[in-house]
Amino acid sequence: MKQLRLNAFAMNTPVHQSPGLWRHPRDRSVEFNTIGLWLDLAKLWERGLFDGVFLADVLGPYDVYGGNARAAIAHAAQLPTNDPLLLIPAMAAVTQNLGFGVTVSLSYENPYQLARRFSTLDHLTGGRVGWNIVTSYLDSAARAMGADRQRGHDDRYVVAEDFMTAIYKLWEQSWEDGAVLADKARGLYADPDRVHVIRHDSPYLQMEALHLAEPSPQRTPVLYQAGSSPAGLAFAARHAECVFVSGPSTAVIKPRVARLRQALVAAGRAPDSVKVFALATAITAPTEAEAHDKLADYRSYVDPVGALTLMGGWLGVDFSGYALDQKIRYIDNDAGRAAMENFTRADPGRDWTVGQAAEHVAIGGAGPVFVGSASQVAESMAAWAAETDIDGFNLAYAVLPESFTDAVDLLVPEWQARGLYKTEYAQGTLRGKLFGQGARLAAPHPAAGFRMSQSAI
Ligand SMILES: Cc1cc2nc3c(=O)[nH]c(=O)nc-3n(C[C@H](O)[C@H](O)[C@H](O)COP(=O)(O)O)c2cc1C
Repeated sequence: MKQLRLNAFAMNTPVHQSPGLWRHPRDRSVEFNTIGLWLDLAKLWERGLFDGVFLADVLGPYDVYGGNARAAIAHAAQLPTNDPLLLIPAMAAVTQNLGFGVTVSLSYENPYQLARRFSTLDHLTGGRVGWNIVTSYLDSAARAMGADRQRGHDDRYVVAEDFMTAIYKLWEQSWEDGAVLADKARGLYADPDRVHVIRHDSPYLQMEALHLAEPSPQRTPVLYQAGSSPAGLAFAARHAECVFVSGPSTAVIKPRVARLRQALVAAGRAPDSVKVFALATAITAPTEAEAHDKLADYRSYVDPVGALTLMGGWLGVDFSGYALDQKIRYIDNDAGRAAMENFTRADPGRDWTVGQAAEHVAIGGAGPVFVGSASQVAESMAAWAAETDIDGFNLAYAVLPESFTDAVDLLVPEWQARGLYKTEYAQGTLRGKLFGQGARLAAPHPAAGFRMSQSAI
C-alpha cells in the first residue's frame, strides 16, 4: 500500500471547524492573534513530518444564519479572521521542510499583485509555498468588495480559468531562466533582453505588465483546489496538483475521488498526478476507553448555534428557522455545491436531519471522526484511505494543539511501524517533496506551456 500523507488544516481565527471548542480548558485557539501559537504549531507539524499546513480563509462573515452576522460574531464562527499569508514567513523561519498551502480567493484579487505576493513567499520559504485556489462562497464577501452579490457558481470558474492564464504568464513567462545575473563586477543585476512584458486581454482582465518579482524556486506555487461540482472538478483536473475533498463517509468520498481521477485523464493528465487529501479528525489516546472519554469531553463543549452558523455559510441555507429534526434537502444555490451534496444526495443511503449534520460538523467539520486507540485509528484511517483511493488526510482539530499533538505522538508512529508513513522528509521544494520531481511544473500541466513558449514572445 502507498504511504499516507498528512496536512494540518487550520485558520487564522478562534473557531475554524470545531465551534465551541475554543472554550475547552486545554484549547489555545484564542491565542490566534499571537505569533507564539503559530510558531509552536509549525514546529509540531514539522516534528510529525506533515507535508504542510493548509490555511483556510474567507473574506466575509457567515451571515446566512438568521440573515445577519450576529451569530457569527457572538460564536466566533470563523470571525474574527486574520490574513493567512502573513503567518507564513514566521512559520517558515522556525521550520525547514513544512509546506504552506494558503487559501486566496481569486474572485477579489488582481493577478498582478497576487503573483508578486506568492513569488515573495516562495522566495522567503525556499520554495515551500502552495496556493489553495478558491472563488469564495459567501455573498457577504462580494458585498464587502462593492458588488451586490457574488458571481453565479459556474461563472466563477469561467473567470478563474482566465485568471489562471494571466497569472501563469506572470510566473512562468515574464522572466526567462538565467535572466538574473546579479553580476557585481559588471554592475548588471538582470538582463533586460530576458525579461518580458506580458499581455492579457479578456472580458475579465486586461494587463500589460512584467512580473515584479524574479523567478522563485517553484515559480508557480504548488496548486491546491477543493471544488467538487462538475465545474469545480473540470477546473481541478486542469490546474490542481493537490485536491482537498471533504465528506462524512467513504460512500461520499470514493465516487468523488474516482470522478476526479477520470477528469484528470480527460484533461490529458495521469490519474495519479494529483494528490488527494480528505478532511478528517482523529481523536486518539493510549487506550480505546480514554479516546472515547476524550471525545465525550470534547462534545460537551460543542456549540450548536456556532455549528449551524458555519453550515449556513457552507450550504447557503439559513438554518435558524429549521427544526433540528427536519431533513436537509438538496437545493441549487450559489454557495458550495459539494457541501450541500454531502448532506443530501451524495449518499442515497443516508438521510441527515439538521441536528445530526450540526452535531457531525461540530467536531472538525464535514469529514469523518476517527476515534479509538492509536493502533485502531491508524488501522481505520488506513482502511478508509485505501477504500477511497486518497493519498492522505487533511487533519482538522477539535482542541488546538492537542489534536495535532496526539496525531504526531500517537498516530504517526503507528503508521511508521506499518511502513505507511515516511520517517524523514524528502529533499527539495514542496513540489519536489510531494511528487519526487523537479521544483517547477512540468508538461502536460498548462503552466509549463507558458514557460516553454518564451522564445515566441
Ligand atoms: C477541505 C476544504 C476546504 C476548503 N477551504 C476553503 C477556504 O478556506 N476558503 C474558501 O473560500 N473555500 C474553501 N473551500 C471551498 C471550495 O474552494 C469550493 O468553493 C467549494 O468546495 C465549492 O466548490 P464546488 O461547488 O465546485 O464544490 C474548501 C473546500 C473544502 C472541501
